[in-house]
This record gives sequence, structure tokens and C-alpha cells, in this order.
Amino acid sequence: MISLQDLTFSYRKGHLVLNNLQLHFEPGRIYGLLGKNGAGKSSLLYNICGLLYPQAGQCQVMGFNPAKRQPAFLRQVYLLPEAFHLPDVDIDQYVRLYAPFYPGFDSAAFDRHLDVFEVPRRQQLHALSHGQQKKVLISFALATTARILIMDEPTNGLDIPSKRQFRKVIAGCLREDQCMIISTHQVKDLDSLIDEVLILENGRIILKEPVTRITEKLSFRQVLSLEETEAPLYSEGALKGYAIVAVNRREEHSRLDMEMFFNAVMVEKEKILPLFTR
Ligand SMILES: Nc1ncnc2c1ncn2[C@@H]1O[C@H](COP(=O)(O)OP(=O)(O)OP(=O)(O)O)[C@@H](O)[C@H]1O
Repeated sequence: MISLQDLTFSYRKGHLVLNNLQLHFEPGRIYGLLGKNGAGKSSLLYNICGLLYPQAGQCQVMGFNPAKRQPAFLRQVYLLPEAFHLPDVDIDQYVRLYAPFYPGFDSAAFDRHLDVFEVPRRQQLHALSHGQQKKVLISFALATTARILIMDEPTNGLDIPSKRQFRKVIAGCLREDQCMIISTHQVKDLDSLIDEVLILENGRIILKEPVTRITEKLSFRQVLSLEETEAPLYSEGALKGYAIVAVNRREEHSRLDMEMFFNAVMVEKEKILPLFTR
């Protein structure tokens, strides 16, 4: 559905932001794009949407070259950017203005999502808080039913109950022909939603693995003392004892803790990445 071949991108000469990326994204999946500040996550997303253009290599999205920004492409792609500015209209006017760009726009779904988020319906957008505005945009994004949904830090600025609402709204909303890429630092908000994890570092994808494969290779556990377990790959002090990431030697079933996983990869790359070489 999305295919990047040898994609290289930089804002200025001599400073590669995306370095020779080979990447494929399939429909029916939610991808979590992780990386430290400045790793190149937004730049990658903007290349996929055609808002930035590669210096070398290819980017193909649903058979289109995004850089051409053809209407048939734009109708099927929605980017929720990290920072946004909304016009001073009310929600209904906003829908009347922007929904026509998306032929598959589902007004009933939009209303349902707004209800879950408990957004006051009759307000001017400028009278809403930043978090409420974001909820309008998340609801709008999902209601477009665009085949490619890209969200840059969608849960930034959402309060704790809203993060739960976000998970509720997203879960079960993706169709088999849609693909969602979520770039985030707020990994705890999303670890139950993500099908596949990508980690970007210094312009390269250092890991791209389905959650099922991560938990097949690694186990995520709490232990009272580090002596009671064979040397973990990574550990962090927890309320009672330690949270650990260990090699999953006994085919244990554990739930991915994406924050622990990301930290473990950052600190113990040499130990963890080889577990995933094919
Ligand atoms: N408009 C720009 N002009 C020049 N350099 C830029 C521009 N935008 C980003 N960069 C640089 O490109 C690199 C990647 O930035 P990008 O915003 O893609 O990273 P990111 O992973 O999304 O970061 P964050 O997690 O902080 O949002 C950084 O080194 C950044 O300084």
C-alpha cells in the first residue's frame, strides 16, 4: 500500500534526515512509529503525504507518487499534524467546508466519535481548548475513511480520560483496506492499539516488527528481585521490584510494554536487534 525504496531526504545539504529507507506498509494494520526527538518521524510522514519530497529514491502510495499531490491521491490520505491551526467556524461549518474533499466522509461516524470524546457540538472551534480541537480533528480524520490515516502525536494535549476515549475510538474503526501510521512519544497510550512497531534512529529504520513477533522473542515481566531471574536484557525499577525485558526462552505469553521495549532497544541495541534479524 505504501512502498519506500531507497528513500533519502534532507532539508539541507550534508545533513541526511532519512537515509536510504526501504519500507512497506500494508492495509489493515496500525503502525506505531517511534524514535527520539529529531529522529525524522515527521519528515517521514510528510514524505508519505507528499508535503516533502525525497532527494533520491521512490515513494509510492496506493500507486501514486505523493509529490504530485493528485486529487485522487489526496482524497484517500489524511494527515493529522502535531501542530495545527483551525479556522474560526463552528464544527458543522468545518464539516461543510472540508468533508467534500473526502468522498467517503461518514457524518454519522463523525458524530459518534465526537460523542465518545464528549466534545460540545455547538461551539466555535476557536472557543474550544487545544485538546478539544484535537478531538474534533481526530474524529474528522477517522470519519474521512481515507485509506491512509497518518497521525503525528495524536494524544499530545489529551487529558487522561481522553486517551482512553482515543483508544476506544480507534479500536475497531479501521477497515481492512485502511492503513494507519501513528507517530508518538506517548507510547503508553497506544501499546494496546498497535499491530506493528517501527523505530527510527538517525534517519534509518532500526526495527520494524509486528507486536506478536516482539512478544514471541521477548517477555515483559515484573520481578521482586533481579536475582530471581536469569540476567534480563533490560530492567527498570518499578513500584514493587523491577520491570524487566528478557529473552522469551519458555514461550511465555506477556503483554508488550512499548515504553519498556523502546527504552530497552535504545539502551541495549546490540543485544536486542540481533534477536530480530531474519
Ligand atoms: N523545516 C526544517 N528545516 C530544517 N531542518 C528541519 C526542519 N524540520 C525538521 N528539521 C530537522 O530534521 C530532523 C528531523 O526532524 P523531524 O521533525 O522529522 O523529527 P521527529 O522525529 O519528528 O522529531 P520530534 O519527535 O521532536 O517531533 C531534525 O534534525 C530537525 O532539526
